[in-house]
Amino acid sequence: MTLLTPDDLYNVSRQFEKNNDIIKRATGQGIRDICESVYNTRLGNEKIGIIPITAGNGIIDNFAESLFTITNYLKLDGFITNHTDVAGYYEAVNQNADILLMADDYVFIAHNLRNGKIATNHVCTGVIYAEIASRCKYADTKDILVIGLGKVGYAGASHLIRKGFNVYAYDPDNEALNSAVQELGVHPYDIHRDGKKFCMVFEATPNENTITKDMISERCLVSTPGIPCGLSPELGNDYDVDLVMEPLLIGVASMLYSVI
Ligand SMILES: NC(=O)C1=CN([C@@H]2O[C@H](COP(=O)(O)OP(=O)(O)OC[C@H]3O[C@@H](n4cnc5c(N)ncnc54)[C@H](O)[C@@H]3O)[C@@H](O)[C@H]2O)C=CC1
Ligand SMILES: NCCC[C@@H](N)C(=O)NCCCC[C@H](N)C(=O)O
Repeated sequence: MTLLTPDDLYNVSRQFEKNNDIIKRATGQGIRDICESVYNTRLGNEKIGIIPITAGNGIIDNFAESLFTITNYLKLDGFITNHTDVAGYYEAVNQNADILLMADDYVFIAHNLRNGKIATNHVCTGVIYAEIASRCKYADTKDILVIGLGKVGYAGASHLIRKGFNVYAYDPDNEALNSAVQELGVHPYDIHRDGKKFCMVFEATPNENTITKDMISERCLVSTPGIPCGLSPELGNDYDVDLVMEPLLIGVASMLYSVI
């Protein structure tokens, strides 16, 4: 389980704003509009209780504060509980929170106490980053490349299949790839055989340099939550790639819209 570090969250609001500008340039819409159209929901001024959790590796510096940042950006009524864990849960409910945000080392959830909806960060991150990749305004095809079919990548590939995209996917884990082929109907992508280049790429791996020059066309859109980034700065510059990559808040925005 790859955990966030405080360094990942350095200046996270600036990272979010910068990526939102890139998303607008590459797709024509900002993250709010895209979340609204994916989930067909609109945010009001819901009260968001952010509960620090000490389980496992414990509290990550700036994690709760970063979540507070996104609630402000989305004009929601966010607060971080003074207490952690169960005491924090009790405090949030007593403060009339509508939605709770909390994460241990394995699962990060948004739970709407009013309508019962619950969502995980893995699925919501996969859906929103795949959606962003699929909205590349320069694309004249429905072909899209998915790199990495783990918890995030599989969710994103599933979303793209539901939207009718031709999903080509690669993962060195044969079990993960075969599951996606059999369950979702993705096309297994073999870089050495296919020679196909893509203008839309969704990458969800914890490794660098997973995207090579043989995979992408000029002016492509690479949308990746992966940490570290799978696209090297050199390749990104050489191919004039629009890169959407941010450590937390795009996925959290997706979580919040998904439970309204
Ligand atoms: N930015 C954000 O908001 C979020 C970022 N993440 C990050 O997204 C990444 C993926 O997360 P998970 O899906 O939970 O991880 P996971 O471990 O469940 O899946 C990763 C998948 O990538 C595959 N992979 C590794 N190297 C590859 C390569 N060279 N080419 C193709 N596939 C390769 C693995 O075989 C595995 O199936 C992690 O770096 C995680 O930290 C996760 C959630 C939110
Ligand atoms: N990018 C979103 C996915 C984050 C996930 N890879 C992670 O680090 N999860 C651990 C979060 C632990 C939070 C901690 N319990 C706290 O409450 O501060």
